[in-house]
Amino acid sequence: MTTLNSTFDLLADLEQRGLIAQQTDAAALSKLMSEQAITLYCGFDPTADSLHIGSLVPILVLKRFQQAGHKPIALVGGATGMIGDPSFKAAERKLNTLDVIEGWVGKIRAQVSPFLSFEGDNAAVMANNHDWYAKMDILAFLRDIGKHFSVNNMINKESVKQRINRDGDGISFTEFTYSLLQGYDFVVLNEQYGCQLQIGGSDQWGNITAGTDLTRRMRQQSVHGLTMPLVTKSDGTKFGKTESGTIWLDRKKTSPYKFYQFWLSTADADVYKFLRYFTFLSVDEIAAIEATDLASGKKPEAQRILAEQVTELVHGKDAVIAAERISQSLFAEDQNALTEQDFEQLALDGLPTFELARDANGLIDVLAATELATSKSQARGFIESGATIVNGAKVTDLTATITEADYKFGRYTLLRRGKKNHALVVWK
Ligand SMILES: Nc1ncnc2c1ncn2[C@@H]1O[C@H](COP(=O)(O)OP(=O)(O)OP(=O)(O)O)[C@@H](O)[C@H]1O
Ligand SMILES: N[C@@H](Cc1ccc(O)cc1)C(=O)O
Repeated sequence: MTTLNSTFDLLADLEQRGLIAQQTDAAALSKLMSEQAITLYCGFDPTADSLHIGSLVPILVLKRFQQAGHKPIALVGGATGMIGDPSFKAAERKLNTLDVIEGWVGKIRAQVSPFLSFEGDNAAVMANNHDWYAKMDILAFLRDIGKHFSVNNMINKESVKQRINRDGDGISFTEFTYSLLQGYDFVVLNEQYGCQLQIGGSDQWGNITAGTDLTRRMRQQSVHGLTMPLVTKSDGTKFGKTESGTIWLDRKKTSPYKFYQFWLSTADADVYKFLRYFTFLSVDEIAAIEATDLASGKKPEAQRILAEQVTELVHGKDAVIAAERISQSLFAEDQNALTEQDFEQLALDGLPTFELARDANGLIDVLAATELATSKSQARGFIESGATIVNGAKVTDLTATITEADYKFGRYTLLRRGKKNHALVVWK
């Protein structure tokens, strides 16, 4: 049995952070957790090569449970990823090949692991439901698991209703069986690790309750479900991977600089909520930040604190330092502080980037090619009026050229027009 942090009421903290959407039996879970350390799990399907900031919510909740003394299991859905969760999805998913899914399982596993500790009494466990489904035969599945599910109840679940009631393609049998698979995962984890709680975003409620019901039927065990609200931006759109403008956890898909900038540009209406969801600052510390911001009457500090905290959690302290260095250097006269890796981040997604041939180096041509000017005559106007900055230095000479000496690390030149229009040239 693991040691419980008895001075800290985790469920009360989650409630104060606004992190609880639904629970199967709040009083029973609270009683259980006050008596003993529990084992809980959350699943992540390999439906892309990276998780995103929406999935960070349950990852951090797993971490919150572990910090409070409980044992987390992170399950990567090697099997469920082959089927595709239909919950609240408007259309059938495309099936990915087994090779692709296998590759993504490894990536998701590597992405979740650093958030958890694999040492000590309440060491985290990584599980993969392919381990039990690969060897299950279809008749066992239908007889031992399927028999416990009523199709009548399944078609009434909110998460698949829109697909059932719609004309057209509806939902395939494949996706319809998804909740049986997730349901049985809970049974297996209960059997193998004594797992008593499953968490997930609120879109997972139907699948989670399939698991609590099935565990009661198959193992006569009373287990629990808890969901977190789905995080949306103030414009109402969900943070997700199928939505546009996904912020990925993989630094090769969203650079730490872009990641930092994303949090920095959080709307004032969202920022304190995001501090509660995405950081380990206490609820009291966050309330104090809000009070100070309100009293100052100036630009709030909350966005910078959020950007620093979440970037450090996901990418480490060095990434925060690099993001701050890049932000400052973009507006500084001296850009010598920028490292080659900083330029690589900017080229990935930090700035509009243009690959130009090394001979296209008249400044007028370059400005037009980088879309900082819509025409050569406009480019001339910008140069003459002193609005053109090359690597931090103002250039007013109409005949200026960009030469090897202006190539940082042999291939980058930073251009700015006016106060904040940037472009990065990568010389081919
Ligand atoms: N915006 C969000 N807010 C809170 N939780 C989320 C959000 N997006 C995903 N989750 C949760 O993260 C866990 C893993 O989700 P997953 O990685 O499958 O993301 P997803 O965006 O829902 O994927 P897909 O688009 O393939 O369904 C689930 O419990 C899910 O509910
Ligand atoms: N259905 C979850 C992933 C998951 C898979 C298997 C589980 O046992 C639990 C959760 C999702 O799409 O996000």
